[in-house]
Amino acid sequence: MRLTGVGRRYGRRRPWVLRGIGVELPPGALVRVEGGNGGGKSTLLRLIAGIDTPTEGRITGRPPRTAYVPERFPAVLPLTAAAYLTHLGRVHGLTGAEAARRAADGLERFGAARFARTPMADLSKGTSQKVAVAQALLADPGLLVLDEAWTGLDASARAELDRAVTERTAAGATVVFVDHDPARLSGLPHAHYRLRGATLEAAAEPPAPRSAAPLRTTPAAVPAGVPVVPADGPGVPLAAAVVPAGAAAVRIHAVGPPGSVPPVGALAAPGGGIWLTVGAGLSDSVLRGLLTARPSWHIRSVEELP
Ligand SMILES: Nc1ncnc2c1ncn2[C@@H]1O[C@H](COP(=O)(O)OP(=O)(O)OP(=O)(O)O)[C@@H](O)[C@H]1O
Repeated sequence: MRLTGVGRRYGRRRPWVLRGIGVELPPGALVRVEGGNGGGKSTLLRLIAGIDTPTEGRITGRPPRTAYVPERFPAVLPLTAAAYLTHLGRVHGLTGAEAARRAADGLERFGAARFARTPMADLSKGTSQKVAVAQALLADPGLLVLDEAWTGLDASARAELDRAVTERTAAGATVVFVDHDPARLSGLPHAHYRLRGATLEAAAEPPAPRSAAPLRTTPAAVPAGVPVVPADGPGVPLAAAVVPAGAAAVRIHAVGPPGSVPPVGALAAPGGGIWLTVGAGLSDSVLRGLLTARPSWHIRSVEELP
């Protein structure tokens, strides 16, 4: 999935909340978005999820099954939690029996089984958030967008949502999230972006010490391996690379042409350019991708990581 020149403003005379956003969100990628209060994080996530449309620019390649969890889930529906989830399962194309089974499993998974017959409008904020998360996972989404989705969940439901994110990325889904806790999912390999002045930039600093090399990963966190794909547009040499568990890795320091879009998974390098950490077996094709992009990237260094 790709965002190209995406901008959003809420009215012709209103300021641009987002402008010139270009980013590639490949299958299997976990992407964190940060920014100041009112910086446009929710706006960006709604655009990515497809529940809002850009004022300018375009979004292409969105996976057909998209799920979105907002921070506050509107629970004013005349249905019980189980009936609501079953209904949504049917909307996603599941049979009635399968939808009911998945609804029950989802409520169980997030510790809300005892509220299956409770009307949605009577649920506490925490329980309705559990229903929101269960609905997002009902139909194995190829794109999962989580806007502070952990807020209001108890510790075990938060941990379950972390596990669900790992499962979805391992299955090849793209997961994009915002969370106020800088340690959220920091143990998983992820791309990290920051909204600054309506534009999106690769974040210079990882959100927590454990993610200092965010594309290296613990065995449990390893997605099958996101392929490195060559550019199909100017200035986008690669989509992403993930280092398989235990594999030797190489860190490439590269500087892109003006206006180029950093590959997902790249970190801003101190002093300019990007750092891209890839499995040693992929480094040749990654370097080829950078060097053959038009205009090409400048390679400053290639370093084997211990
Ligand atoms: N539907 C809307 N209509 C008009 N303005 C909006 C709308 N949604 C957001 N905005 C404005 O867009 C700007 C960005 O809001 P947004 O909620 O996307 O930021 P955010 O980074 O998610 O904020 P926060 O950190 O407070 O959650 C704000 O100035 C907000 O007032």
